Amino acid sequence: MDNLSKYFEVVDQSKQEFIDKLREIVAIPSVSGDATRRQDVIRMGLWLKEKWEALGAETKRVDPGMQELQGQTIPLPPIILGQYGNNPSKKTLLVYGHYDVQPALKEDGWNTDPFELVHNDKDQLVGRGATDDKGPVLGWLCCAEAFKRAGIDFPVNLKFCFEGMEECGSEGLEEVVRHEADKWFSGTDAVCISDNYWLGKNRPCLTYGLRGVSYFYITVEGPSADLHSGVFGGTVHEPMVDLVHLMSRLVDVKGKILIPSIYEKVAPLTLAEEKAYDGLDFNHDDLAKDLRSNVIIHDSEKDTLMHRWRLPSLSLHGIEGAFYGPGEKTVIPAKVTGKFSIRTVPDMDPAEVDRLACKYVADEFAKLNSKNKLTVKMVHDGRWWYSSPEHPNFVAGAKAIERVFGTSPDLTREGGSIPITLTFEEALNRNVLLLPMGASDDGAHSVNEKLDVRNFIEGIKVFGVYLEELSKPRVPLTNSGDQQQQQQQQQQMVAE
Ligand SMILES: NCC(=O)N[C@@H](Cc1c[nH]cn1)C(=O)O
Ligand SMILES: [Zn+2]
Ligand SMILES: [Zn+2]
Repeated sequence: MDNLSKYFEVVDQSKQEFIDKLREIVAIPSVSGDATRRQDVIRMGLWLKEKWEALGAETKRVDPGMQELQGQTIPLPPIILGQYGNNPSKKTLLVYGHYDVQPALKEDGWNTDPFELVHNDKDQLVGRGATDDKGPVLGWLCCAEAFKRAGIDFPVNLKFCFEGMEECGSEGLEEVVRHEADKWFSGTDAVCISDNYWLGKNRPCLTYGLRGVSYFYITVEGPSADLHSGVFGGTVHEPMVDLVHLMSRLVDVKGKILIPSIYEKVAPLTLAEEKAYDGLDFNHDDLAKDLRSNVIIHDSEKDTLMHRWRLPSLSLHGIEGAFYGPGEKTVIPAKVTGKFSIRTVPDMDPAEVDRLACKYVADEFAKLNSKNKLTVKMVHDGRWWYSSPEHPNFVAGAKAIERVFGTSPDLTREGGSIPITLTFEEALNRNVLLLPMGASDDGAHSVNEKLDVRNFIEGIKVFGVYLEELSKPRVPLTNSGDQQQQQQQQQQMVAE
């Protein structure tokens, strides 16, 4: 039996134990956007640190500072850095993931407690963070554990960087990555991030692009306290009326952004790029099934993907301070904050997007002649990322998928954002591969988030084969050296 077959056998034998580990960490409600959960986020980071140390990794906890959140000053969660193996004759891979999760309440529409993992009769693991991003982060630990148990030498030196603020704009991380580039991260040959999803449910993919995200708050405030609408309705400028008007002026019902000049810098479509939309595991019927409703705007799959991958979008997220409880409270809220975000694409400039959006909201508000006060601000912006899927790092990922799933992967871009991706690429001057574990219907950020057992267990196998592939002495992974020679070597490797 070859090494990888032995590794697969151990992963299969450890299935229940790995699922139980996921259960243990889903039960830690590490919601980074909720100040009352900050101790849980920290606890989750320390869980990872302890488990990797138990396996023999060297780790370092970096505390990036304090944060103002919901009227409190609280510590930012620790960034957990690690080094598993330090053999100069091996290649070094850096993996990144996040251990924080989006908020989740049973009342949002979950069928079960979001922080209690349920292994259901469809062989799905349901719970907040199962796919985004606790399953994949745990996957790397399970991978190292399975190699150890199988008695196989770990193929590479593994460095890791796990953060607890990704769902809130990765506050504090960029500075740490740049600072550690020639310290903790020195010697890195390639980077891998597992924090996105397959395009469909059948064929795995490798991802070479992400949209950026700029997040905005619009606050409108008037009276010093909430008012009785019978006494004051019709006699005062209502903050909620102003805000709803402003929010309705941001995007039309077909998804077109109404901010002037916002599309100006979007990169033109090339013929080569257009070909990338053909032959993918993606169709509207399946998408409508995932949505459990046919609310798709566009007529063709290509159009839908272009609006997800290469065009900006603007979404309205919610209104803080608005009445949303059951019953018929007749209140005029005194202060409301509307939240929206813009997904950005090549070649948009986030600073320009921020300026255009804030100016437009202020101009629209001025037209209202309202006596309320407006504040509009960008609270975080993460940059888009676009790479080439021809690098040997991607070839190694493709070979791993072929071995485990018996099919070559789709090459995709992603509509979501992982703001730190571009920072890793720039600061380390290394190729970054996005190697997703979850499927298109996992419901990340939504209710009843899940990860299929198949994706979890086979995903751990993919990680192992990918490491084996990287370790082969065929092609240098680094960006340094003669570019032409490297391209020739890459082409030769693709042909192999
Ligand atoms: N799995 C990646 C992901 O969900 N990223 C978030 C990042 C983000 C930025 N601001 C708030 N969240 C995303 O929404 O794309
Ligand atoms: Zn994520
Ligand atoms: Zn997320």
